[in-house]
Amino acid sequence: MSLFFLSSFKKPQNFILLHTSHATHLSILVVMFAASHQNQHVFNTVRTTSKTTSTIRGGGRRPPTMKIKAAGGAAVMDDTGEVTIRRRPPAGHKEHLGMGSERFAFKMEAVTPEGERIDNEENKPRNILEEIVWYKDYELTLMKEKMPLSLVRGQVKLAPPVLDFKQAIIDQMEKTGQPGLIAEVKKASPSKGVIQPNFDPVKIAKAYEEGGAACLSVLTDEKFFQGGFENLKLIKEAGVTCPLLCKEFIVDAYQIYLARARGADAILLITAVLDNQDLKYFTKIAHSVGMKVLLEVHTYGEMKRVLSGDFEIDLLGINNRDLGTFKVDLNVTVELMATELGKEVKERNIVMVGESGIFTIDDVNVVQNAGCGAILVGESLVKQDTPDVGIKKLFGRPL
Ligand SMILES: O=C(O)c1ccccc1NCC(=O)[C@H](O)[C@H](O)COP(=O)(O)O
Repeated sequence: MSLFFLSSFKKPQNFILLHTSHATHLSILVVMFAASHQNQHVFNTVRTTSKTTSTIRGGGRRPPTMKIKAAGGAAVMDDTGEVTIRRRPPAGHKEHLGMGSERFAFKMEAVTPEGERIDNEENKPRNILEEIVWYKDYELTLMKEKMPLSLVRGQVKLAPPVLDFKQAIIDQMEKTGQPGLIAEVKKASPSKGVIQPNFDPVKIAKAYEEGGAACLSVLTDEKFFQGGFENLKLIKEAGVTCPLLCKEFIVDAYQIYLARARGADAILLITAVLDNQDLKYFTKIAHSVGMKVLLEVHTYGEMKRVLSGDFEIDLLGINNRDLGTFKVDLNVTVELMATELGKEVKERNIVMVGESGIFTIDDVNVVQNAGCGAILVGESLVKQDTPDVGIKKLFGRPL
């Protein structure tokens, strides 16, 4: 995992100083930007929007006691709701063939006609979410070359029937009186590294089903989470009957069709990355192939924005993890649900999902009391050798 940018991020004024003293370099950057911009049109066979931006989001760490204090902080209560994740590196992608193990890199450096390497601050991701999204852009161009969209859409027709992801959660909620469980098949993460070294996606999925999970979330990102779209297929083919969420960083309609083709019943859309126009468009595509959408927010502004969007919301997740800083705080859910937006989702009967950082029965109770009808749990279950037993411990009883 490359976390290089966390330590190397410098102030924007440094960037200006560096480049105003190198007039020729500026023109190199302009040419590189123009070239990458042109490429984007060639790469995208389906609509991919080019939105820019999500605030680097904050949030304090919850103390071990269950007393809920106002720890979410100003960043979580930020009400702009803007997308601040830039969709692509401004100066494009670059393949460093033969330069170490990393074949891929953003154009972190520019080279002058004299062969001098200069720092390219503009082309460094601001946070991990931006790095993931930038890599997706690159990865998608390769995927489309290997397997064009027309082929994937053909595979969608042969995919197993879609299961009702939302209904499975509602059914469990009604049966148990506790939040419906979405258990995550997750090998590794950018924040924790490898979580389960003996990772066997089918074995884990079966144990989750055995333990009573309503639905499963399957991480499909390869580079940062060591997952894969193939895991969806393997789990389906092994006869697991829990509906499956494709846990992917979706920036392109191609990924939605691929998710369905590999057997997913729902997809995740991240509000920090997508504006309302994208959310509407991607929701429509997911629904057109029968899948539900788990829409994810982290701040007040994002929640406000999606609630005012003119698209249907199947399930609304509040991620307690700040995807920019990795900080996890259950108060994010508690505080957002205590606002008038929390009242609105209750009035609109929207199924709320508390995501990340859920380790104990007390944690389950905190998000349930805040108003969540479901929880999404990864690390605390997947790291156990017997995840089915882990579910019983988490809920304080067998499901
Ligand atoms: O898990 C991460 O480190 C991470 C980093 C950057 C973007 C997304 C990330 N995780 C995705 C998730 O939100 C979680 O996998 C999911 O909510 C389960 O969280 P947990 O129970 O804390 O494993």
